[in-house]
Amino acid sequence: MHVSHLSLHDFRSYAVAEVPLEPGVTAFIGRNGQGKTNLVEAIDYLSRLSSHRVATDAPLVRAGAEQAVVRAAVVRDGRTAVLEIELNPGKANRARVNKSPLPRARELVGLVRTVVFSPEDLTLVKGDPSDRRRFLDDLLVLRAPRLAGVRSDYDRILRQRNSLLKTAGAARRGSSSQEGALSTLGVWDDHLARTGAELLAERLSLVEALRPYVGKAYETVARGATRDDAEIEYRPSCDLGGATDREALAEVLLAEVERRRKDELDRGISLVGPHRDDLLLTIGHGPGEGALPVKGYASHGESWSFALALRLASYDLLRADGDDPILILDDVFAELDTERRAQLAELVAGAEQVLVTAAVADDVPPALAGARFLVKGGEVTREQ
Ligand SMILES: Nc1ncnc2c1ncn2[C@@H]1O[C@H](COP(=O)(O)OP(=O)(O)OP(=O)(O)O)[C@@H](O)[C@H]1O
Repeated sequence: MHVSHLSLHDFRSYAVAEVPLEPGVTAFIGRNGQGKTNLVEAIDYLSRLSSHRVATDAPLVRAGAEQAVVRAAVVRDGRTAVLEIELNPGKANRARVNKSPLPRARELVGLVRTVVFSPEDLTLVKGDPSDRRRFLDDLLVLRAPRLAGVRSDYDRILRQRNSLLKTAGAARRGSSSQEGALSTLGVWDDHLARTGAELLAERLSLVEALRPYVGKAYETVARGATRDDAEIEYRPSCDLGGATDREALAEVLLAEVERRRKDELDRGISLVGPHRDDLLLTIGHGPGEGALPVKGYASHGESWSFALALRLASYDLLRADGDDPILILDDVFAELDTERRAQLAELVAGAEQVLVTAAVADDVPPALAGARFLVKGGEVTREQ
């Protein structure tokens, strides 16, 4: 798939931008802060309805404006669809496909698919478990858009259950009756276990599917590494006893919730479920050396290689599903030495559409020659 036209209204620094695009490689070149990332961020937003840079929508709307609109013509198998999202911070966002409103904005997710490489990717390796959970869940939803619903249901259940735990815990401490709160809690235990098990089962099978691609990608981007050097492993918040299907996982979660009832009431938060899980990343250092967690042990270069490998693996997996996602390389080349730049460029050059941002034209490897736009003071001008 590829985007053939991008329109922005009051998105980030742009009052208006109209950018015609082509398949193949397109580079956006310009000095810092000129608006290069804002362009590719807009396309990524359409794909996931979230940004790789901020957690809320407000910063995406141009300062002083009330709403932003991102519109893109997306070509897939020779057919064009115009996708549009209207961002209304504090209110519901609205989505349209070929001008027809969608009942819910999240139905837009997955109609355009992107894989973004950016300097923020280092948080996949060095950041909190929540960064790695988001990585897995974003990929899940891109592969199966219906899971956006499961994900948001789970978040809602968690919020409700946490507030109930707080009420019941406070009642217990104040020795007032907590019977009502506890019986309602039983209902939410069940919701948490069932929806949590669905998310968990999907994540477990995603990690299995991704694992071989991660090893292969790490071998390509880390000098001297083999495909056995990089491993990923799902780390659940409790012992799953080998369960992998939804029914069995729901039973495990429910039993664990009951076992930890007192703890949860004391702390007023849900301590069991996929929101407490992590993705363990390890690298080996040759035969007999054993594997070490990347976080806390790996060098800066190894950490970068692992982060790149996770993105490349996602791209390969989406491609294996039969669809070529749009690749976005946001400011990554400045972080890599010449050899790795060339390696990465070679790996991605064959994608249907590659969008690159760089402050300096020379940072873009020759293998990624293609269309070029200059971005300066909010003006986007085609150069070649
Ligand atoms: N909501 C907003 N309203 C107005 N301007 C904004 C908004 N959000 C970001 N900006 C401006 O957009 C500019 C940043 O644009 P962008 O991140 O695309 O830069 P860039 O060209 O990619 O730079 P770099 O090379 O440093 O990454 C900054 O000047 C910032 O102040």
